[in-house]
Amino acid sequence: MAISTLQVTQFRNIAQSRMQFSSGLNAIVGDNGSGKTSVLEAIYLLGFGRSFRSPRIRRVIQHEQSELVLFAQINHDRIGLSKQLTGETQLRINGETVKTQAALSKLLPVQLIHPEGYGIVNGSPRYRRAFLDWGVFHQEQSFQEVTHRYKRLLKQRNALLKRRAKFRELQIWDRELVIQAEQIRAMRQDYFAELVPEILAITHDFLPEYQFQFELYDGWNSENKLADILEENYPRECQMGFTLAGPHKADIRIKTDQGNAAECISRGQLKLLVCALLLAQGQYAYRVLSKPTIYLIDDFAAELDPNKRALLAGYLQRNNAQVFITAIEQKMLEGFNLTDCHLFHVKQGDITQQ
Ligand SMILES: Nc1ncnc2c1ncn2[C@@H]1O[C@H](COP(=O)(O)OP(=O)(O)OP(=O)(O)O)[C@@H](O)[C@H]1O
Repeated sequence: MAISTLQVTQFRNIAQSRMQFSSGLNAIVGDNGSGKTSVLEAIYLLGFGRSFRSPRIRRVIQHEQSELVLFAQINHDRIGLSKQLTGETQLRINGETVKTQAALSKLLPVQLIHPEGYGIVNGSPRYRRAFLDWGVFHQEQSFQEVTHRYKRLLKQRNALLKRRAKFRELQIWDRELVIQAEQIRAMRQDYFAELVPEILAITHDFLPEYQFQFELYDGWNSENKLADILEENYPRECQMGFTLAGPHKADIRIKTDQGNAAECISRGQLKLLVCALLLAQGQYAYRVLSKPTIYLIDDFAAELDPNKRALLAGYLQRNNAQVFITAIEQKMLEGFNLTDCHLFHVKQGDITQQ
């Protein structure tokens, strides 16, 4: 998977731009505030249906405009997305309207390396679930549907808890909820077991000073049946108005020989650990599914010494991955193999290819 062209209209400070990308490395260079990150954000929006910088689309649509439009050519598919100030979204694949973002996401396996994404290590469990589910989503055809069903049932259950419904009423939904929960657990466990050796191999190269451990918590104590836990938790859940156990509470626990990773590693090490996690997913997707990943890296050089930069650059340029990096100066690209690199200069939202 590689994006060959991207057309951006009324996106942040980019009024209109058409870029032709390399299937390998793409470097986006420019001063602060010129619009480099906006290029990454546009690709991310196509891949995830949302921005990584703002939950409010009106911040992303160019000032005084009412919509943004993006088109990308990915191998043989042309995908399009438009978002209006009114909140309306339109998605297209090869001219046909599609209803769900998942259809676009399948075509665009995007991974973002940006301080906003460091939550995978030091943020709430929600970030780690999103990380895990990215991989399961690309691996398991049915995962999207099962999680969708689970979320719907959970919403219904929480609504019942809020109005303090009798446990008998909940039980009708719980049977189905437990079936979906078990399926999610099995898919996550299978994927995680395959992924951990890949992560350990990369952390061994990036951060040899630590012994890492990665443990998956399913969202409930696996020694007990979820149905029993739901019954046991009922009085407390009724008071709180939401469900306390289930796949929506899953987490990955990241430990080093010195304790919880988030509490003992430095800022540069944090970046390397996040990179190791995302690279492992990309490596796995390529090895098992033959799906190359698209990496978006904001301010590649920040926080890394030259050796680590070269190491990271080497990993990024493996497995047929397409890489987009931003940098303030071209000299910050040191460490990358620049053969076939497409270089873009950004100045106040104007993008020119060198
Ligand atoms: N909705 C919008 N409409 C027009 N311009 C916007 C909008 N939102 C942000 N901007 C401007 O667009 C630019 C976007 O900058 P962006 O964050 O992409 O820059 P950057 O080159 O990555 O900067 P840095 O190197 O500082 O991270 C900023 O100058 C910002 O003021």
